[in-house]
Amino acid sequence: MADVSSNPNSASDTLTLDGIRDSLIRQENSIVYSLIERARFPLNRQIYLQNNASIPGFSGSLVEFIVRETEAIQAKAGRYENPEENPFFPESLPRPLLNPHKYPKDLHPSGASINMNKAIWEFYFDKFLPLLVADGDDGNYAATAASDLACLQALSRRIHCGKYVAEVKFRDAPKEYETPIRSKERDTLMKLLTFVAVEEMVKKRVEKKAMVFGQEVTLNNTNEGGKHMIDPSLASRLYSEWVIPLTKEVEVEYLLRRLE
Ligand SMILES: O=C(O)C(=O)C[C@]1(C(=O)O)C=C[C@@H](O)C=C1
Repeated sequence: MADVSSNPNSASDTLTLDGIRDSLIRQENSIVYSLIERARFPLNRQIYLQNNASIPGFSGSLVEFIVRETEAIQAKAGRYENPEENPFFPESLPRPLLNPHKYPKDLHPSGASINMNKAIWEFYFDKFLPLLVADGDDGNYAATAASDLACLQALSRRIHCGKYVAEVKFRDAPKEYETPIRSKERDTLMKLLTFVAVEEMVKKRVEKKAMVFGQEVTLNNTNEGGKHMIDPSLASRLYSEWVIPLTKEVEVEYLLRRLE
């Protein structure tokens, strides 16, 4: 299982709860950095409007165009052969052109195909983005859309790690999980997999990371003005309202399929 250990962001480095939690902690860095990059630009509303870009042969927004086209290129290079990666537009992706890397098969096949990206897309654009960036238009449309894609991919990877968390929780206590899985008791499963103290630590750490990574660094001050590139409390809110609940939803969905 450890043959992807050269990738420090990989959830499947070691299939233990501590190992996966370490991966989730490292992924917080990618998420916070991607938010800081997105916050360099104003909202640039134009890129989210349907057919505003008038791209010949394409119907949709500019952001959708960038995401679809980038995913198609990355699919050719094998990105979605990795079970930790989930495309936003899985329909009609091209096949990989390179020899596939042999990723470890740690996930149960029914659970491996869970894709929560529609919900991620909706909360990110409809709820979260207007809180992250100021309204306005600076014309940097392609760069803005590319930075949205970086945020989406980092969030998606983290949230879908819920599959690995669920797999180790099941392997650690199969007897405890079996009855609620067979009787499809979502609430019981949700209770079993929830660790409130861990969630609190995650939220606090993400807030601190946003504070530290988003400081203005100069040679002769210590950020006394307390100015940050993103609002640290918003990073914590992102986790508490969307990232953690969706990760848990992935875990429940995965467990429900675990005995198929
Ligand atoms: O660490 C776990 O046990 C997880 O399931 C991950 C996570 C999270 O999303 O951060 C989700 C549910 C738990 O209550 C705690 C944390």
